[in-house]
Formats: sequence, structure tokens, C-alpha cells
Amino acid sequence: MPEQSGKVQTVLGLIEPDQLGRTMTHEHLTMTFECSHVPPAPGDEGLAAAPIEMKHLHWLQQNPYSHHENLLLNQEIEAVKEELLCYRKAGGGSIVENTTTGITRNLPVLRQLAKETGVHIIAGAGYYVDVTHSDETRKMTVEKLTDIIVNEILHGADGTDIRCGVIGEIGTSWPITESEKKVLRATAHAQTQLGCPVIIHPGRNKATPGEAIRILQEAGGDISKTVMSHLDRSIYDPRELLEFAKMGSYLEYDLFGTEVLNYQFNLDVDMLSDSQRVQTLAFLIREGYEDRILIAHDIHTKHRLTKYGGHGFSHILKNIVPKMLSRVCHSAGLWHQA
Ligand SMILES: CCC(=O)NCCS(=O)(=O)O
Repeated sequence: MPEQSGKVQTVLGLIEPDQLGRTMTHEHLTMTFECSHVPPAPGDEGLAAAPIEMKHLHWLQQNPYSHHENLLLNQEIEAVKEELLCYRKAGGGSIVENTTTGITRNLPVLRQLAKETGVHIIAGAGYYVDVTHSDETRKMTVEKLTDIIVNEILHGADGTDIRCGVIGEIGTSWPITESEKKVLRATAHAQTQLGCPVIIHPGRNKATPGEAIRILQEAGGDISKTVMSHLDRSIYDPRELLEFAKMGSYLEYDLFGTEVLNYQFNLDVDMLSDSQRVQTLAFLIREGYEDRILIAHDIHTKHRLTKYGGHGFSHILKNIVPKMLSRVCHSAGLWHQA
């Protein structure tokens, strides 16, 4: 990968790493999430079909995946552009846009947003979770999938000349399906050829992160350049978290801003609050993982945009960083006080 070696490949071309600035490593600027629709509870059908209004916001925040229109972030390009301008003002420099095949990646829109806002945008190559795989994808060999991913990075994706700069988010479910295992192996092979970073979306079970890393490892992937996303809703037990951390991937807490009583996709999970996320990061830093931590918001629905009363793309820079700084002297042992 001579041309890209040591550089960052954005949708507008190559930049030097020191041009990145503050970077959210897991966001979506345009996508659809209908694949994850959760039927509303009996009696809530009216709310689920109603336009988004202030009086329904609390319901929407607690039931974001039951409102069909909320899943269409691709309808909000103008609002996202405004948000990116605010993100820049707040000190943001770059965004890794994790939308892969299956959830409506739109590279021309990403290029337009990068041009109009000055935010560096790095697009993701590869495939989301099994339910979004087409019949054609399912039939592909690992070699064919590898070629497609490599091509998305070297030459451009979705029939454009716009090149992706990372592989991911690569989707896995639980249990990891055969089609997802093929994509994981193809991801590892493509990474071996290119040397680029990989980002994994784990299925909603604490066993998935480790299993996905093992599959990548066996296929020759570079785990030191691999990001495990969504740890906020995946591994809670401190010992289990440290066991996973030892495997060597980046540890990503990317649901900052999401504070819900019930996590709709897995009611057994008590979703961390932002304060608990900060405490968990303090714990990981104390255990020696400071250089392996990444954070982001993973905005993927409308209700998290400021236009709809959400926290927006600047929440970490405006609210979480000051909170972290206020806790910096007290970080040791916070996990156990929680
Ligand atoms: C496409 C966005 C995405 O997959 N986000 C993760 C949501 S969750 O699985 O953590 O609820």
C-alpha cells in the first residue's frame, strides 16, 4: 500500500496523521437502520407512527428503534452539516464514518459534507451484520469478499472513485453467522494486504468481542490495529473486561450520550450512563490501557441530533472532556465506587 502508507485516507484524499485533530472514531453521518427496527410495545403503535415532536421526545429517547422515521438518518443531511460546523467550532477535526454495505453508505454525500464543513471524513469499507447481507454477498468466497474490500480502499466504493480509509464497521451478530465469519476472514486478509485499521461491531452478547477477535487472529489479522466497538453495552464485569483487553485490540466506548433505562436490543443489559463510561475509562487507564482507548457517540438515528433535542456530535468535546478533566485527580479506583 505504498501511496497510503503512513497517511490517513479521507473521502477528499490523503492527509498526514497530524492533520487529523480531535477525532471521533465511530460516527454515522448518513445511513438507514431499518434492519434493526423493534416493534413498539402494545399500545405504543400511535407514538411509533407519529411525527417527531417535543411532547414525544422522552418516549422516542427510550424507544428509538421502534420509530421507523427515526431510523432514517439519511434524511438529515442539512442538519448533519450544521452539526459538523458546530463540531469544528468545538475543536473537532475528523470523523470516522462507520457506515458499511447494508446500512446505505453514501460516499458522494460524505464527500460533499467534508467539502462544505472542513471536517476530515474517513469512510468505512466492508459489510454490516448478516441480516443486511444480500444473497449475492452470502454466496461470495472469502477471496471475492477480500477483493471487494481491497478495491473499496484502493480504488473507490459503490461505483464511485471515493476511497474508504478504514475497514468497518464490520458487523457480527451473536452467534456469529457463517456469512459474517467469511466477512471477518476477508477483513483480515484485506488488512494483511493493506495494513489499514479495522473496526468491528460485536453482536449483543459479552462473548462476541472475544470470538470476533479470535476469528480475525486465526485469519492473520493485526489485532493491534483493530478496534472493538460498543464495549459500553457488551462487557460489564471488570475481570472479563480486562481479559478481553489483554487480546490487544483498541477498546472503544462509542455510545457516549446514550442514557436509557432499557436497552431495547437486549433487556438484560443495564446500559452505562455517561458518568459510568467515564468511570470505566478511568479504570482502564489505571490498568494500563490509556493508549488503547477510543471514544465516540455512534450517532445512527435522528433523535440524537441537536435538531431533535439530542446531544449531537459535539457532546464529548463540550461535556464529556470537561467532566473527565474534573475527575482526573480522582480517577484511581472509581470503578469500585460506582
Ligand atoms: C449502525 C450503528 C450501530 O450498529 N450502532 C450500534 C448500536 S448498538 O448495537 O450498540 O445498540
